[in-house]
Amino acid sequence: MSGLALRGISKAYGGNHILRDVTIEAKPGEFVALVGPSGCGKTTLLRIAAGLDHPDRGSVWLGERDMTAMRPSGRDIAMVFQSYALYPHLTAGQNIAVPLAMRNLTVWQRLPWIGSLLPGQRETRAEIQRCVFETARSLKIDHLLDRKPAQMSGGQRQRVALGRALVRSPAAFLMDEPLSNLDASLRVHTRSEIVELHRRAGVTTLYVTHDQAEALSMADRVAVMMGGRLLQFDTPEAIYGNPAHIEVARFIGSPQINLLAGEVDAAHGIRIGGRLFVEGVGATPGTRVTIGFRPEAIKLGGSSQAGLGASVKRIEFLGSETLVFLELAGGGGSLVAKLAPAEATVLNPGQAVTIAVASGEVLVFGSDGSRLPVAPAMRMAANG
Ligand SMILES: Nc1ncnc2c1ncn2[C@@H]1O[C@H](COP(=O)(O)OP(=O)(O)OP(=O)(O)O)[C@@H](O)[C@H]1O
Repeated sequence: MSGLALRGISKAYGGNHILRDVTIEAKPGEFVALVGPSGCGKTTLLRIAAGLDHPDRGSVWLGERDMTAMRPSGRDIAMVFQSYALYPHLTAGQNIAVPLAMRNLTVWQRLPWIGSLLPGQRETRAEIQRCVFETARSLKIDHLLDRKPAQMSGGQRQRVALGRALVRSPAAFLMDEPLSNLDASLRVHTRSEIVELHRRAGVTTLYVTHDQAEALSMADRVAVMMGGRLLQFDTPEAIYGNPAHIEVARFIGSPQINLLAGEVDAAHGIRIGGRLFVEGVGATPGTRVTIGFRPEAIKLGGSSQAGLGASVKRIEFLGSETLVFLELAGGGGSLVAKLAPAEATVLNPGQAVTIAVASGEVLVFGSDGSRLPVAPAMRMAANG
């Protein structure tokens, strides 16, 4: 098993810098998700890993092999595209067989009629059929092998595309938004199938998505990209709970993290609505900062309790959770809290409440978006 490393990759098209010094190293057998908004350079990076594009600077490694100058066909990497890229005139079985036929049959052996007369062709074809059937069975599409792409659903086509990648037993998989053409319920179902497939095959995988939930739920590690830069590369838990940059905090999590503007005071604290919200901030007094806390970190109390004053604007019941949209007193900004439905039953639009944030859940970002240190022991809830 080999790891896949992209080291110091930069790429520009006509003076536009698409990738800026991006380094991502997937360990052998690891599932790495590349996530970021549309246009941040994810596909370009994947195409560079596949050899379909070339970096201006940087290198691509599979294990100990430098593949930067190698053609795509020599890289032992399989790519699954968003569009599936199936041959429309071939059946599912023939589509899956293509990479094996290219690898194991000569040009002459692949010719119709004449090929079947050449020595060894029948045996190789039979072996290819066996591999195709085994792969199709593992993906539960063995009953579809005689159908053409137009006769299959999106989910079925997507599995055929996966089958065509799997059958090669490549050293690494590259997947570019393979689920984006599927409807919501099939996406959720298929993402667990891909994870299961990855667990069984154990092949190093780079998986591109713009869907943060997909990245968090599927990957061992997540690389968050924006504007051609890698902002953070870490476990899903760290990306969510310990974002290194305000853009990571904003992009990851639904609903979005709550963000409030503030300023570090002379005692290294930050006040919101006149109340001390966090202290021990590692920044010079007067620094303008942004405070962040996740919707589930908010605890709501009655209007007589200590905390930031707010009023309930709207309540959205979502089944397993309830979102409560709040307006801070004095026009201090809008927030959203995520509560258990039972906690929210006592709330009504227009009601006055107080907001407290669990100690240790407050993140502070500097004006350049980077995280500022906060002395852990000094952190305070909003009712301080
Ligand atoms: N061959 C090209 N020539 C010029 N610009 C390109 C080329 N390929 C990509 N770009 C530009 O590079 C930027 C990054 O594109 P890329 O497809 O890598 O983004 P992405 O993050 O995968 O986006 P999406 O999620 O929408 O697919 C875009 O602004 C795109 O227009």
